Amino acid sequence: MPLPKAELHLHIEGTLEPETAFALAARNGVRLPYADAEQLRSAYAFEDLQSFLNLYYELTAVLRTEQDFEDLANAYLARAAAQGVRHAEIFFDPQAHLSRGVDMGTVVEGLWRALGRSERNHGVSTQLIMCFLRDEPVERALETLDAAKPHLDRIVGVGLDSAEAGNPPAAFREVYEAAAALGLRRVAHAGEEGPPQYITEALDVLGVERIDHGLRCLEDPALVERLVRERVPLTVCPLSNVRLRAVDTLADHPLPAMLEAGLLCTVNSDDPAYFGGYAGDNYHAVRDALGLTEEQMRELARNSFLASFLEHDEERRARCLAEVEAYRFS
Ligand SMILES: Nc1ncnc2[nH]cnc12
Ligand SMILES: [Zn+2]
Repeated sequence: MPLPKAELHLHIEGTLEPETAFALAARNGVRLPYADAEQLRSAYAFEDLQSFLNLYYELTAVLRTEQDFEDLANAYLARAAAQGVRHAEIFFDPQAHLSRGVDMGTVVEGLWRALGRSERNHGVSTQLIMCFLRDEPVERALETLDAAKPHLDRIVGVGLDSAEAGNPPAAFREVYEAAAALGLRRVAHAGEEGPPQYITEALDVLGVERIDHGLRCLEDPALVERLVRERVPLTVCPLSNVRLRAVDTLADHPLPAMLEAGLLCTVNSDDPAYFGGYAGDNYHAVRDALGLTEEQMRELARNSFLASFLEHDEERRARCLAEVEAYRFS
């Protein structure tokens, strides 16, 4: 039985496996510039975040109908459940779809057809977080928030993703203020490729409650001290960091140092179809490569539920935390 965990950093578009991409392309009459799934998979050798994002956005072309989004989410939830995920907070990138003529309702309601039944069908509770693309102007983000207004009963929060370097969080102050006024939770990618200053800006200007990635905080000891003191969760994605070359190898990953510093780290898969593994695979990989102790593994799982937005269901959080404490490693 796998260690129970919450997944807090997962882009649903990043769960599109090559075989599914081809199946959806055939269903929707979309031509992909790859001969087959195998050739597509061989394109998954990335130099950096941008080289990954180019392929990630290209493949969204196969997602067109509510059924496509439902099928994508169901496939993820089945895999996540099999790897011990009890709760998933799922990112989606509406701007990647709106710009192709796929409307907000198709995306959100399609995803909801899977998410709304997930606890019953997969034993996984879910929440949806809408991300703004930071390499597009804030006006697009404001339009996106507007388009989401009829669907806010499905959406728990907002995030900020896409190409980080040169796109600081402060540019999105207005849309984060508007999101907060609507009662939405706030997170942002920061310190993946961008400098520690972006983490500080995300906290101080956008008012985020969690930092996605946050790896580069280690370059600024005063920032580390603040993150520890304020118990700011970091959603770390180890296999992603290797594939996007934030670290050379998994054995070089700073996760042990981050835990030792007292940071509230969690382990997540980011874009598992592209980076070689789902949540449980990431847990196994860090345990093997970094020699984490059972107590450190338990701490990561505990942190995932503590850092989750389960405030509406404290009973579930308590049950999951109890399962973590009772877990026997084999
Ligand atoms: N790791 C990541 N960083 C930034 N934007 C993303 N979009 C999907 N995955 C991402
Ligand atoms: Zn991400």
